[in-house]
Parts: sequence; structure tokens; C-alpha cells
Amino acid sequence: MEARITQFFDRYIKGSYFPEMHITDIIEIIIIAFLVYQLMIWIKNTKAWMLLKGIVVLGVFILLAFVFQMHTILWLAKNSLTVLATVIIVVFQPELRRALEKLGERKFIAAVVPFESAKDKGRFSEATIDGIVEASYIMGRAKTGALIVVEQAIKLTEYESTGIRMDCIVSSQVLVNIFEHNTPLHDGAIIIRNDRIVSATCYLPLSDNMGLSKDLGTRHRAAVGMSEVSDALIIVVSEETGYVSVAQGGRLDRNISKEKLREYLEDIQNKKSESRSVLAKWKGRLSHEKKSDE
Ligand SMILES: Nc1ncnc2c1ncn2[C@@H]1O[C@H](COP(=O)(O)OP(=O)(O)OP(=O)(O)O)[C@@H](O)[C@H]1O
Repeated sequence: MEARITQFFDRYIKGSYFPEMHITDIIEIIIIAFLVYQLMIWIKNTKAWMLLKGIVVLGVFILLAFVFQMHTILWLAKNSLTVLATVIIVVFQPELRRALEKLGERKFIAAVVPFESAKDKGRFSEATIDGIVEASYIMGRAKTGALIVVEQAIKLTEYESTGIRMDCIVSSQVLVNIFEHNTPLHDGAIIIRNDRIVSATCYLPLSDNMGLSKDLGTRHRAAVGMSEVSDALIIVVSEETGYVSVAQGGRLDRNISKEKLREYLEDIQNKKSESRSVLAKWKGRLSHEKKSDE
């Protein structure tokens, strides 16, 4: 038995090369694993998934061409590589932009650079949450369609400019009034920044996610589309069913309860107040240090 084990070690293990490992190598492996994992999630959630399948098919085709030594195909593949890379960048420009924006999102940056949230002077109050929740379910019961975008760290100025500019404190009465049928502001989406409605009748980008249910129309597609290109939380009230749904990060949570909607809103409210408190702590520490220097 012992001889067998020794023989196994001699044959398979002894000759193997084990490089020396340092702590930085382990950290490097963890970072690369994390990045690859994030990349795979990103590919799965965007149309890059279809592209990946296409690339695999193309790869197999090129491999066959290599095996059978088809020189013209190999020459074409080699020379179109740079063009292909440019095409990918152009086609996936929105997704790449979103991926980079995500890196700069406050929840990520705030952990490293606390003063990032210095721009965040607004307040997302309880009254705003109450107003949105109440209005959504009033409209749901009345089967009034609505599309409400709650802005977060990424500024939605370009979408704001597609609508009619407003400057109005959020309340359930105002929201219900805006989405009332046959009124000038009811079509399209409204954008809420902190406690104020800043624009109405906004046009949002439509999602081309093929996984979305076929019975969802453009209102829901616009909600998902907006959540794919920004970190905003989008509330949709269906005119057809009266259901209240939430789109966030490219996903649609359909027919949610009042409590769940409140949870979603409180979640983003807490994120805002968390980053403000980090800033407050940082400012406090700074002034304390200044005082002790004097
Ligand atoms: N790109 C867009 N941006 C903003 N609002 C949009 C957009 N596309 C559609 N809408 C809004 O959605 C309305 C049409 O909704 P539609 O019936 O097609 O969608 P739906 O998802 O089936 O919603 P519902 O369940 O309310 O019927 C339009 O009148 C408009 O107000």
C-alpha cells in the first residue's frame, strides 16, 4: 500500500511544478476571481450574453478551419479581429458606459472616498415615500397607468430634458393628478430627484431584454430599460391590471405589495443617508483634528 502511494506521488506529484505563493498572489487571485465573476454576471444580464454565444460559435468555426487548414478563412479571421473589437465597443457602448458608471456609483465610491457624497445635499424624506406609496396604490386601484423614476446617484439630466420641466414637492395628490387620463402631463414618465418632481412626460429608453414577458407593453419595457442604463428605481403602475411593479438593475419585480414598495424606497433612502452620515463623520473628524492642532 505504502509503496503504491509513494509510486503515485513519484509519478504525479513529485514532477509537478508548484510555484512559490505569496500573500499578494492570493490577493491577486481573489481580485481576478471577483472581476471574472462580475464580468460573467454583467454578460448574463445584458445582450452581451447573445454576443458571447455568437463568439463561441465563431470560435468553433475558426477552430475547425484551423484543424482542416483552411487558409483563406484563417486569414480573414485574423484580419477582421481589430474590426470586430471596434464593432463590439460601438454596439455595446451603452452597456460599457453603464458598467463604468456602476464603478463610480456612490455606494462603491463612498466606502473608499467618503467626500464623494458632498454633492448630495437633497433629502429623500418619509413624506416623499408616503406620497409615492399612497399614490401608486390609489392609481393601481383606479387602473391609471403611471411611470415614476426615482433618481439615485446617476444624474438623469439627459432624460429629464426629454420632458416638461417641473419643480414640485412630491405628494400623493400631485402624483395622482399628473397621471390622470387626458391631462397634458400624464403621458410618459416623471423623474423624482430627492423630494421634488423635476420633470414630467419624459421619454425613457426601451429595454431589448428578450426575457421579459410578452404580455408586458412599452411602459414596462421603458421602466426596465431605464433601470438598465442607470441606478434609478422605477415604479410602474399598469393601466391594464392595476399592478404596481418595480424595476431596478435591469430586473422587474411585478405586482408587489404596498409594504414591499415601501421597503424598496426605504432601501434607497437609507443608502442616501448612509453616505451622508459617512460625510458627516468625516467632516466631524476633520474639524476635531483641526481643533486639536490649534
Ligand atoms: N419609452 C417610453 N418612455 C416613457 N413612457 C413610455 C414609453 N413608452 C411607453 N410609455 C408610456 O406607456 C404608455 C403605453 O403603455 P403600454 O400599454 O404600451 O404599456 P404596458 O407595459 O402594457 O402598460 P399597461 O399595463 O399600463 O398597459 C404610453 O402611453 C406612455 O405613457
